[in-house]
Amino acid sequence: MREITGLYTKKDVKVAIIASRFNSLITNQLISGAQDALVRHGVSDEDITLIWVPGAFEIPAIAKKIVASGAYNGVVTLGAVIRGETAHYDLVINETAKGIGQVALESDIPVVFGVVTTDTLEQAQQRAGAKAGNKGGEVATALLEMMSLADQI
Ligand SMILES: Nc1c(NC[C@H](O)[C@H](O)[C@H](O)CO)[nH]c(=O)[nH]c1=O
Ligand SMILES: CC(=O)[C@@H](O)COP(=O)(O)O
Repeated sequence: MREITGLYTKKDVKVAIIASRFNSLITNQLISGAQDALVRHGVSDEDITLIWVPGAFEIPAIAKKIVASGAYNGVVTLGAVIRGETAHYDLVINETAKGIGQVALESDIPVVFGVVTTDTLEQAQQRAGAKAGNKGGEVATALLEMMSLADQI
């Protein structure tokens, strides 16, 4: 049996990180995690571009433009949507996930999903570098694996 797995080391690749300013206390931590993982796996820091959007809802539209620009080899999307008192949370996460998923499916380059969706700020903090790891680092590693797979298939 021949197995195809993603090699984690990638050089000479340009990565766009799209991050939302909303809940920036969390998204700044996710960015650090993603940047750290990319650099540790061989991506040059100057080949990483950070693009800020107002909130998670705006991520898909910018991701679509980034992919269309042809200037990047992969896109990391980062955000933090924390439940409030109304149904707003569900609307924001549904549209964000659907939109990023659609861009990913239509894209020739990998687009990964790093939007943390939690009931509380504490849960978000735990997933942004505290006891539940750093979702930014996890999805950046997934991006590298997907890039490597795409090269082999
Ligand atoms: N409540 C959260 C939002 N809401 C803002 C929207 O994402 C959007 O920017 C606004 O509706 C304008 O279109 N965004 C987050 O990223 N996180 C939230 O918890
Ligand atoms: C996740 C959200 O959209 C949230 O910030 C909105 O809070 P609320 O439902 O209390 O208006």
